[in-house]
Amino acid sequence: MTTKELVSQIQKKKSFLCIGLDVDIHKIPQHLLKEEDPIFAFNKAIIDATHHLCVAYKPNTAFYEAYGLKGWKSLEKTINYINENHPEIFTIADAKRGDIGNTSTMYAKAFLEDLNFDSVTVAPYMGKDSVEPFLAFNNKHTILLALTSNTGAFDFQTKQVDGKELYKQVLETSKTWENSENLMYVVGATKAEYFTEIRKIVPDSFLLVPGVGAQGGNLQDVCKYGMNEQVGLLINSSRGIIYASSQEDFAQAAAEKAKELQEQMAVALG
Ligand SMILES: O=C(O)c1cc(=O)[nH]c(=O)n1[C@@H]1O[C@H](COP(=O)(O)O)[C@@H](O)[C@H]1O
Repeated sequence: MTTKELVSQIQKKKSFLCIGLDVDIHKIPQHLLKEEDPIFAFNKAIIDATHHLCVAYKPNTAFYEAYGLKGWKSLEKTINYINENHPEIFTIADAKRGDIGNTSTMYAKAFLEDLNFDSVTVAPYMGKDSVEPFLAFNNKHTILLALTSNTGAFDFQTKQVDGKELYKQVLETSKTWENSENLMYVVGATKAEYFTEIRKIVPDSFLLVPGVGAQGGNLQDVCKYGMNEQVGLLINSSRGIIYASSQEDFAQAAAEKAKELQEQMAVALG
């Protein structure tokens, strides 16, 4: 999906909500455990109930890899279900990859070609040659970790390197890489006070913003300091939406939570 198509979906749905499909088998409603593929059954119900309220889904691959081959199969069924039934939805493989060039090429192929996600999250730590293989894919997006939502972000990302915070170096340097127009960046909702500085460096880029809901980030602050002329934000919530209820009404309850966020986004869009 192109960025232009994503922006048009945001305008149409009055939403820049990304729903995180971080499915923990211990947290899903008990009645689903009798299904052949409980994780897919859960995702399908959530997608059916929420697709009109969001513009993106983000399965975090850890929650699928943890169940081995079966988990990988659930991930594949989930992305295929979205691509076949809702091709207008932007998909993010939250895999946080990045390695030496030839290995990154294989990671990129796995997520952007084989599974056919629109984007994949990538760690910048190994530098240019570890990220460029992802950027080489046309009409696909590489979402680079810039300033993450966790407290560990202060261990390295905000430290001064050559007189500038490391996350700023990541933003500035990555802009010089080949096919950098395919970059988006992760900035945690818990770091709202950094958005103004970040927008000075990447005024036009899309930011994937996790950390509202369960991690306590504030949606209004993110919108106030992070939004640009093309909206430029995808705000993710995972647990806050998908585990709204552990009963038979779980999909309906998830839709209600998603609607609450979507309505706040509609206000922010004006
Ligand atoms: O790349 C991410 O999506 C990500 C980056 C970050 O800085 N913080 C962060 O929480 N995430 C992911 O976003 C999701 C947040 O989930 P909830 O806290 O349940 O909404 C998880 O899948 C995290 O792995």
